[in-house]
Amino acid sequence: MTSPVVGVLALQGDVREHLVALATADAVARPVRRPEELAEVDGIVLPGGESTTISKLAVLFGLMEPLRARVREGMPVYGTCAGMILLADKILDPRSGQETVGGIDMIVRRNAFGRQNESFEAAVDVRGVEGDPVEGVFIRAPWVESVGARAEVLAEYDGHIVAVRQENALATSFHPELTGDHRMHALFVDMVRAKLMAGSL
Ligand SMILES: NC(=O)CC[C@H](N)C(=O)O
Repeated sequence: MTSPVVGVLALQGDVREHLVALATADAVARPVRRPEELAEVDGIVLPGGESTTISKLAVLFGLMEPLRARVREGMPVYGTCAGMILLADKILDPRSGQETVGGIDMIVRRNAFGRQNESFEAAVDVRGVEGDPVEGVFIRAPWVESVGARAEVLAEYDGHIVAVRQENALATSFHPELTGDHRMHALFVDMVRAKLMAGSL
């Protein structure tokens, strides 16, 4: 099967690192800034960065509604850190003007790990990732306060939920794109491939 085309929402944040990680995980990786570019991808990554800024730019660039529509239709989507916040159906303490794409029935707390420690690394066991724990890079990271019945918790750290999947949507508090370990991206590219296969049956 040909490689799936996976976009990275390229409005703000660590876009380049995700493009590299996706290419390593055998996807054709492309930045997405316009609705026409969104229409051409089989799946999309919402990167880390600043979630309020990304949200406002997505509205400004006319991408918010098309993104919501495609996620609702089942397009695979993976959000890291700020991207996780964007996938939450509800943010505990949103800043004014901050909207989300939604897609995962979860409540997210922004900058949750930040108060104790702005940035740190920790080994995280992620369900569905074989072998050693994933090296989790947490940068002013959110955690998930609670999930609904349809969401599956894939990992916890220090008693807090840090990785979640709900059907086509995957989210992590941490940044696998900043490490050389691309198993989370491989897991996501597998989700995209599975979706394409299901669609072509
Ligand atoms: N590294 C990150 O993506 C940080 C997320 C940031 N704290 C936010 O609210 O968007």
